[in-house]
Amino acid sequence: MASKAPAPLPVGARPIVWTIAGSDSGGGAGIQADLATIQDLGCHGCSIISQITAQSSVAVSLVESVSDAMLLAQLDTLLADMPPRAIKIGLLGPGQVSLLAHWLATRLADYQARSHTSVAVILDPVMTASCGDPLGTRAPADGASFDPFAGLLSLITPNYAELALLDGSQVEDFAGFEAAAARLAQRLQTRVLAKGGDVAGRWLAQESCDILILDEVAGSSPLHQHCRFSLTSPRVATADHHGTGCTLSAAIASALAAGFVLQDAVVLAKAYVNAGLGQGYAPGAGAGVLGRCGWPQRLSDFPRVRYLDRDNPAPLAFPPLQRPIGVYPVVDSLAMLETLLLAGVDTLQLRLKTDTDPGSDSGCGSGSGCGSDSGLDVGTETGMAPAAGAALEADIVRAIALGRDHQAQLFINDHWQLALKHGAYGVHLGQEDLAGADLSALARAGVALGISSHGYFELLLARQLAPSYIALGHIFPTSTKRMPSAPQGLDKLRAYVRLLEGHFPLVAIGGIDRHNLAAVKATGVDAIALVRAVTQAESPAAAYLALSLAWSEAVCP
Ligand SMILES: Cc1ncc(COP(=O)(O)OP(=O)(O)O)c(N)n1
Ligand SMILES: Cc1ncsc1CCOP(=O)(O)O
Ligand SMILES: [Mg+2]
Repeated sequence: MASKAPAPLPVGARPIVWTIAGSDSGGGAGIQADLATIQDLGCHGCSIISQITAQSSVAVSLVESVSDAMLLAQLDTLLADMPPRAIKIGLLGPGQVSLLAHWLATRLADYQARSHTSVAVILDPVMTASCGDPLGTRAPADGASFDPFAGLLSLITPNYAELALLDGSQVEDFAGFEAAAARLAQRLQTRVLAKGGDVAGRWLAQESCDILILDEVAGSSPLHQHCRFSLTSPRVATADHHGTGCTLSAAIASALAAGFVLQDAVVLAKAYVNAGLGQGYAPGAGAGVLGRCGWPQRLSDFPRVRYLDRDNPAPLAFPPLQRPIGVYPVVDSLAMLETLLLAGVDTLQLRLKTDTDPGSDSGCGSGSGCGSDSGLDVGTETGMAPAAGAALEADIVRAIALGRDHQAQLFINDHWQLALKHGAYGVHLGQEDLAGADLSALARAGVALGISSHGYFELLLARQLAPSYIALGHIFPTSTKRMPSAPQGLDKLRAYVRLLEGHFPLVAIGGIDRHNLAAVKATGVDAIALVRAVTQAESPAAAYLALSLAWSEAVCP
């Protein structure tokens, strides 16, 4: 384990997570592993027992189903008083699949419509125990077994063996693994996390590589929806892996219940499992069980993320910042830039949006996807300054010259070609901007790079590029920019800081002002980027100086 003290969980009141699964009398998998995971990740676990297994670390001697009446009674009793934010489904008997699918399609759907909530449902298609014994004739055992769940799931998490069984094919290599996962996604109309932990020896020995197939994921960047990723970690050499799949799916459900989007929940759950595998122990003669290490906060436990359906950037390194940032104004005019430089600002950003920019602010304030709570009309929000062509280039040339004259760390937002052409100190790019940018050229030219992120998954993508800083946002609601994601809030910011501190300078952005500045600093973040708090002040220079003073006086524990 890392030497850091346990991180406070980025979860407020304990969200309720249900596990519908089998009891493992040995305590390492099934309901028992799920409840331990849910509890460890700051949620409250409720259990609906589907099957009772007489199981140790070496054998499964008997499996019995609960009656249909008992299964339904557990579901209905809980729904009336302790409705879930997320549900994990594990071991089911064949007859229980259609019973549960019907319950999800009727009772749970009705609850969701009445309460205007959305309940994530994660299916771990358990078929055998990790000692190798089949779970009696009680576990579904062929490709069609889970078809009643089509259209009802948020995610299915088969391992290699389960995927091959569900697909009815011989999966021989990574391409075959990906193709089978895609077919399953199609067939069950869901997202798939195909786990490669059990492929060892077939195509990967040193690493464990999972495939994540996504369709729409509300609350995440359009760039990270409807696409495929691989998630790779070094293989943890241990025999203590009983309950790994249960733990992973319960951890995903817990992270979703805690308000993370699916991509974040998956990488977080993988980190939780990797940490647990490193701390396993063996209470019996057979495979041991995972340790429980709390909220993941060690970067090396998180997987490497790669796009499977688009190019991945080559490994790069960008120059470190020359000075710590502190308060980082983001401005939309040369006049404001000059004013602030004269006031002594030493790190700032020129953010000129054109109407055609991807991610332009146009439309923010009236669209449902906007993080705004201001209700501003199109064109009246702050941070917009249409600029184009020659005028844009002239502004950037002038800004770079001003920045250089004042020896400032000036970042040019978005317009990386012009920044590169005219020798800017730095460039700031969002995740969407990265896809079209020549990052190698920027790195070769020694241009500093800042990258935006909106959660764990994007943090991992950002850190793989070894940037000069990583921005974390948006922390609070903002009317400056249309955001596809929800505000992260201080608890999540604290968790991101715990993960990345010491690796990269971290900049918080979004809705930060003099009222919340001290609370932001208390998370341990290195710097704050501000638009309105500076640019809309009566005197931007005075506002900057006051904010800088407040920042330096605020306490960072
Ligand atoms: C410091 C800092 N953080 C985040 C952003 C946002 O960049 P991006 O996501 O590309 O959005 P736009 O600013 O381009 O609309 C930023 N500019 N600066
Ligand atoms: C550009 C950007 N990226 C994430 S939030 C944001 C806007 C922050 O503006 P403000 O400081 O006015 O909330
Ligand atoms: Mg951008």
